Amino acid sequence: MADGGSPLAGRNHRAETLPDDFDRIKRRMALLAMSSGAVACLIASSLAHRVGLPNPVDAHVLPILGIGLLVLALSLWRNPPLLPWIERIGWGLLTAYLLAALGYKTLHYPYTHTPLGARTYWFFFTYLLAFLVWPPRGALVASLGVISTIGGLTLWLGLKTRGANIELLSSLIQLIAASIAYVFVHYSFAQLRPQYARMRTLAFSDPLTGCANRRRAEELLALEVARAGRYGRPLSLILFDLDHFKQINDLHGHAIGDAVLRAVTNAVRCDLRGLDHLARWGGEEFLIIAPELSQSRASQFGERLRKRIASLRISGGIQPTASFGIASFRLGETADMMVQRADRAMYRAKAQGRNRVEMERPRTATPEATDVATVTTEETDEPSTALGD
Ligand SMILES: Nc1nc2c(ncn2[C@@H]2O[C@H](COP(=O)(O)OP(=O)(O)OP(=O)(O)O)[C@@H](O)[C@H]2O)c(=O)[nH]1
Repeated sequence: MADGGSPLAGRNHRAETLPDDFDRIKRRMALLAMSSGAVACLIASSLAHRVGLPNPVDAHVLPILGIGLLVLALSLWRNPPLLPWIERIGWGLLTAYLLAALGYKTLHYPYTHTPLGARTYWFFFTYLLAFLVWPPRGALVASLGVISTIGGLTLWLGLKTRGANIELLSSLIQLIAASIAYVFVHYSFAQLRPQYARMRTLAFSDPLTGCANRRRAEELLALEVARAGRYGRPLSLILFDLDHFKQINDLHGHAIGDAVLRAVTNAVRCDLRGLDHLARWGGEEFLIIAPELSQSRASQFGERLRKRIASLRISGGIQPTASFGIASFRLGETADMMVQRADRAMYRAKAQGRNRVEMERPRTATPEATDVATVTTEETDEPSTALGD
């Protein structure tokens, strides 16, 4: 059921379910990261105890960090909706530990040049995490908060030693410069990403109906045909064209014609499966790419859609109908060949009175038979008299 927002989706509620999927993945990742982080912290702190503690921060803060991450992982496991708070608290704990370790080194050994150490690499991890945890602006503020704290330490060191410990000062300044560069590049990408997604949606969707446009449909079709051919899976195309649509425009105006197109696509979406792709193939012509749908099921499906459209009542007494052509994949054929067969079936439906479903004749048909065969369609929904026939 293709959604209005995403031209790529089959479900009309997929736009709402996508964030849920994303949150589920995020939750799993957070659980994995926090529990493994907790184990790593506890192992590191016990190793530090064994080898003689080089840094009291590791002795006291690292176990707290480990236990904190463990508690957060358990809380997240028990209460998944707490994810946004838990990941922010986790970020805060990790950042506090890194700043404490850096602060200890700077404040306690202002005149000694000890390398900043491998722990500083983890600052870049916290900047990255910030962009996963907060929206871009929040992540920028959080990251700049960390950088400012390092800047404060550097300033304090410079003033206290009057610039005597140039090696340590220069290491800290390098860390600040690299952090700023990293955070701003990330921020720029985070800002660009939604624009890119929007451009992609615009490039691949039909602005009137929100369905995939023809360009996208051709891409999807090529992929699905390749997949069906490679794995020998069923694939059906359902092509439908609104009947006497010109008359709707002529009688009721173009704006109402647009409303009919929207109403029809919304109605059709309700019946689609998550796998299906609905695309606007031409003016009032639509294509459904239905993977894993056999010929017989496609004919039932087409019939259901036909009835669905015929049951619509749109303002001004408009009762649209559509003619359907169905083609199912045959091994070795191309996407174009399939579309042509669906197209011929659809024109046959038009020729045979409209508001009906036609599909290709099975392959076993005699050569003199036409390539499409009528599927019995009960004319349960009368074509609109307003439109004539
Ligand atoms: N309102 C509106 N009309 C459109 C749009 N795109 C195409 N059309 C109109 O759709 C009509 C299609 O007319 P025809 O090709 O003659 O087909 P028809 O009247 O539906 O007749 P049959 O297909 O033979 O049943 C034309 O008048 C187009 O202007 C659109 O986006 N909005």
